[in-house]
Amino acid sequence: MTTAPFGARLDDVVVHFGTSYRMQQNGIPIKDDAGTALDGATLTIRPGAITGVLGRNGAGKTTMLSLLAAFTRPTSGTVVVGPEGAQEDPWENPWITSGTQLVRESGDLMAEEKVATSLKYYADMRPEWSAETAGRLLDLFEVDVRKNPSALSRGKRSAVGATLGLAARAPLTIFDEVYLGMDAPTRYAFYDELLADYAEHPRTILLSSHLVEEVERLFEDVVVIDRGRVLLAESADEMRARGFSLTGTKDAVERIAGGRRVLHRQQLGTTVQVTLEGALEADELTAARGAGVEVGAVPVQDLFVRLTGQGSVQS
Ligand SMILES: Nc1ncnc2c1ncn2[C@@H]1O[C@H](COP(=O)(O)OP(=O)(O)OP(=O)(O)O)[C@@H](O)[C@H]1O
Repeated sequence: MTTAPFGARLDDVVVHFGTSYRMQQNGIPIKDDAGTALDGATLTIRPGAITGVLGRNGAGKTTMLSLLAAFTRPTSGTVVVGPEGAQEDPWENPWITSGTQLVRESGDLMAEEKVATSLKYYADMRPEWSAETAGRLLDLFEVDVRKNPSALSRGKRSAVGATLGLAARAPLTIFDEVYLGMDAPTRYAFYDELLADYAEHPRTILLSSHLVEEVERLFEDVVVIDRGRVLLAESADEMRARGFSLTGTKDAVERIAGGRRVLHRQQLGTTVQVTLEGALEADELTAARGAGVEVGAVPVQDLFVRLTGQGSVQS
């Protein structure tokens, strides 16, 4: 990679899509506030890391990712993208946009052209394009590039998107729910390819997904967006340290859990597993070991559900 990985920064960003109207059952439209996609979002994206972008439906993920790729402009606030020390507003900024590859579920292919033609367009546009990677991944995903996108299945279109995202080797690569339609073997092949290519060609990768359990192993950093605001932005390790799990007999687990908030609980026979908020003190850890209670890491999925669930307390 000849260009340094891009980072990004959003400061107090608001995106309004104007007033929207919703039809009530009685046929009378009412004003809806659903037109605000981002509502004061502030965030730093670390260059040269893989960042997971999580959030519930309608949280504002796609809007945020579109801002970084200059597909959308903020209503207010500032967005800058670029290598460290040289970040600029990406809007109508060819230097920044030529280094930013956004891949959306649709695959962003030309509808009336063969897939091969769309790929040629990206190859010409992306200075770091790897024809070898593109060819290999298209073979791996068994995509017939002589077809128009409409003749491909949804999963194959997503696979083309994944291919162009990786082959572009852009200093900022954004995958917005690109897995949709892919079957499990294809998704796992994509994750493996992403990690291997990232290890060889470090760059900044943003990945939004609802399949938190599947993708959490890829993330170094995590951003959680909730109702248009940034709920948390930290390393994946910091997020995992927000909780822990205990597995053992009911009495011992409950004793060690104390009054901590339970994120998740399951019981199998006499064995109980609970996921709890917070961390154990050294003496509690010793007590847990002494009582035969296993202390484990907490799945990011459980933390995510807890943080963004209905009635959750925003920190
Ligand atoms: N072009 C648009 N016009 C009007 N409202 C929009 C537009 N794009 C997004 N919104 C609204 O902005 C909010 C955030 O949408 P966005 O697509 O960014 O969420 P998301 O987190 O990507 O959701 P999902 O996980 O469901 O894809 C939603 O309420 C959505 O309806």
